[in-house]
Formats: sequence, structure tokens, C-alpha cells
Amino acid sequence: MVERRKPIKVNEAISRVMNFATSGKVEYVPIEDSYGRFLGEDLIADHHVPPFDRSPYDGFAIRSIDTIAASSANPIELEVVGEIGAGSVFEDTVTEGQVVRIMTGAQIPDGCDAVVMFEVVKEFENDNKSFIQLKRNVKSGDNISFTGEDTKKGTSLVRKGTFINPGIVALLATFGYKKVPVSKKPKIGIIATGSELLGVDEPLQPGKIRNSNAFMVQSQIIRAGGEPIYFGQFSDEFETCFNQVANALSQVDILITTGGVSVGDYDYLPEIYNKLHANVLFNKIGMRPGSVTTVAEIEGKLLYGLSGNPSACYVGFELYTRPIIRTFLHHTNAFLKKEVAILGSDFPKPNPFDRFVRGHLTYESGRLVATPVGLDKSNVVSSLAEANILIVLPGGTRGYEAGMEVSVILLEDQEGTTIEKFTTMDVNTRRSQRKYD
Ligand SMILES: Nc1nc2c(c(=O)[nH]1)N[C@H]1C(S)=C(S)[C@@H](COP(=O)(O)OP(=O)(O)OC[C@H]3O[C@@H](n4cnc5c(N)ncnc54)[C@H](O)[C@@H]3O)O[C@H]1N2
Ligand code: MOO
Ligand SMILES: [Mg+2]
Repeated sequence: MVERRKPIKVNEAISRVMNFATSGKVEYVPIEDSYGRFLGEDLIADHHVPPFDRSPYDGFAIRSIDTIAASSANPIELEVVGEIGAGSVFEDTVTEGQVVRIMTGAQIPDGCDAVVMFEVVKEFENDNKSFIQLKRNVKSGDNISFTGEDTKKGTSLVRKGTFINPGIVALLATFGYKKVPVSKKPKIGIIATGSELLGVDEPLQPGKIRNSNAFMVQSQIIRAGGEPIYFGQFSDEFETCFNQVANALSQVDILITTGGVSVGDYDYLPEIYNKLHANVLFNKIGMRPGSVTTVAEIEGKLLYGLSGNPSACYVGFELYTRPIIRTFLHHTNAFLKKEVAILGSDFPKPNPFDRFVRGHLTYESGRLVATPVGLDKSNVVSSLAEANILIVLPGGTRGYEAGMEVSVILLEDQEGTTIEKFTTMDVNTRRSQRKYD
């Protein structure tokens, strides 16, 4: 007699998994390797930026007080007493009637309080001395980049757990981080199951297909910020499979298997969980695809039994594994961001389960449009290539029409959100009220 599994709600499955979320340690990497990692501690400015008053132009540093009387009818003449490029410092104090030739980025000399650009002065020589002629007056502070105007010492600039983008790399360099504290990546093992699976380099054979899930999940892990470790494919023999899982589990923070999790004769995972005395959090979710997604726990370590069907495997990972990875990385917004979009084409098939339809999001005249891509079956692989969103269609008795408002989950977003509820009633209620042409 086949086992009857009781489906639980998506939000309930997420919260059961999140009960086992842990945060990882912090390690140091060279700044060159920090892009794409997650910051391991708050980044606080330990000095002003810029650290000194500096010139934003190539020109002359002057004393504004000397220019009070200057006008086109009354040009004034000032003596050039020195020249500094960026990185050099004028050692003396500039006094009445003097200016210093200064380049962009150079520190404003003592005594000066403004800069005039080359373009607004006339330069001339007299008696082997250099002078400028100026026909306008200048206010104190004109053309100066002031100390701390970019950021002040003590400002908290980036929070621990933030995804390090190129702008953050620039800040890290500004504040002298040759080595950057980053969240250690969780090590995530992958085992593919199924005697029908061929290696990517093998020619097709009758009844067999190439193993795509293992490589798909590896890249999903990388996109989420984890470190994948591929342990290869299951053998056909139960004891060997059990040992493979137990051995892999001892080497990783999280273990993912794909396939073999349903009720088939060769679906070994349920029996393996049993033999491992694992605490199975759930083995059926009211969702499509991915209803068979199973998560078990042993001594706080999570084992994901993702479906063998590619689309189901993909969705199961994004909903239940990704937030655990992000939490491990100290990212405070562990969940994928949700937006409201307009459904781009009809989705007539009603379903009692919540659906996560692979879709493509576009911007059309200021509106977000979510269009389902490819065949909506859990065993398809081709729809995944174009998907940049999952369109959330809550279960019910009716289908959905183009123009309705729907929730979408943004797959490529790095910001995330703290909100874990991917399926909510708000869209359900709204869909009956608003429809766009
Ligand atoms: N009697 C029932 N049968 C099935 C049920 C059910 O409730 N009762 N659930 C169906 C659903 S829903 C899904 S989803 C699948 C889940 O199957 P498994 O997770 O056990 O996965 P497998 O049986 O191993 O394989 C399913 C399918 O996926 C292909 N596959 C497997 N691994 C890979 C891989 N690495 N790369 C590409 N494709 C893979 C495999 O060849 C099968 O076609 O069960 C339904 N059955
Ligand atoms: O787990 Mo299945 O994906 O619902 O078709
Ligand atoms: Mg199966």
C-alpha cells in the first residue's frame, strides 16, 4: 500500500525550515576576491572622506579676501608662488597677494580658501615671476571639496551581511581593507539519484537522459552565495546509497539530493531518512511544481530531498534552500523579493495547489509584466532558461487571465526581503478587483 502523504502549506514549510536556520562564521579574503561575497562585519568609516580639503579642478588656490575688489573694470594681479599636483602638499602658508597653482585632487594650501579654474584667469610672466590676472571676486569656499563631505568619520556605511557589489569594493579599498571580512560560504553537498542519468559527456542511450539537475543546483547554490560540492550519482544499491549520504553529510553544512524522494520503487530517500533517524520536517507541500520536496534534519543539519523533476527541483531550492543559505551568510533579507506585476498571458488551468510558474518579467510603459515561459510541467527543463521570476498563482478553483495582478518572486534580485510569505491572500483578493487591459 502506497504511503499517503499529507501536504502542508508553502508558508508553513518555509517556517519549519527556517527554525533550523543558522549563521556561519566570518573569514578574510583578499579585496580582489571580495566582489559577490557577503560582508562579514559592519563597514564604518574610520576617517573622513575626503580626509583633507582638496581642489576639484585644475587651477589656482587663492585667498578669497584678496579678490574682493576684483571686477572686469578692475582686474587684479596675484603672484603664483608654487605649484602642486595631486598627492603633493604645499609646505608654506599662502599670504596676501599670493596664489598656488593646484591640480585636481591636491590638498588646499594653508591660507587659501577657494580655487579658480585655469579657464577664468589670464596667466603672464613679469620679471621671471608668474602671475595671474583675475576679473571677478571669489567667495570663501568656492570650488573646494571639503573634508568629510563625501562621508564623515564614524558613519555606518554598509551593514554586515550585505552582498558586496563593485561600489562596496570601492569603499573597502577607501578604508584600507586589503583583507575583507566576509561571511564563510556554507558547504552544500549535492547527490544526484537515478539509474537513468548519464554524464554530460555521454551519448544518449535508450531510456536514459543526461543529469541536468546536479549542474543546475550547483549554479543555484553559487547564485545564492554557497559553495557547492558535488558527490556524484547514487548507485542502484540501497546500502551503498545510504553510505554515500551518511559520508557526504559528514563533510557539509547542508546536503541536497535530487530525485528518489517520491513513492516509487527506487525512491530510496524516505528509507534513508528513516535509517539515519532523521527528523523529517515535511514530505509533501501544497505547491506545484515541487510537491514532493522533502526536508529532514539531523542534529541541526538540513537534508533537502529535492524532486528529480527539473522544474520542481529548481523551485524547491529557491523557496526552501536559498533563505537558509542567505541566513548562513548573515544576510538580513534572506528571502527573495516579491513584486506585484500584471499577468502577460492567460493561465486557464485551475489548481488546488499554489503554483510557482516560471516566468519572464519585462517593463512595459512603466508597468511590470509577468509572462509565463515554456511548458508549465514539473518535468520540463526548457522553461528554466528564460525564467527570471516565479509567478505565484495561489491555488483555487479558477484560472487566471491576462491583465490580472499577480505576485512575482524575483530570482535574480540580490537585495531580498525579510518577508517569508511567498503565498498570501493579498493577491487573491486583489485579483478579483483589478484587471488591466
Ligand atoms: N504515484 C505517485 N507518483 C509520483 C508522485 C506521487 O505523488 N505519486 N509524485 C510525482 C511528482 S509531483 C514528482 S515531482 C515526481 C518526483 O519524483 P522523484 O523526486 O522521486 O524523482 P525521480 O523519480 O528520481 O525522477 C523524477 C523525474 O525526474 C528525472 N530526473 C531525476 N533526476 C534528474 C536529474 N539529475 N537531471 C534531470 N532529470 C532528472 C527522472 O528521470 C524522472 O523523469 O514523482 C512523481 N510521481
Ligand atoms: O513535486 Mo511535483 O513537481 O509537484 O510535479
Ligand atoms: Mg521517483
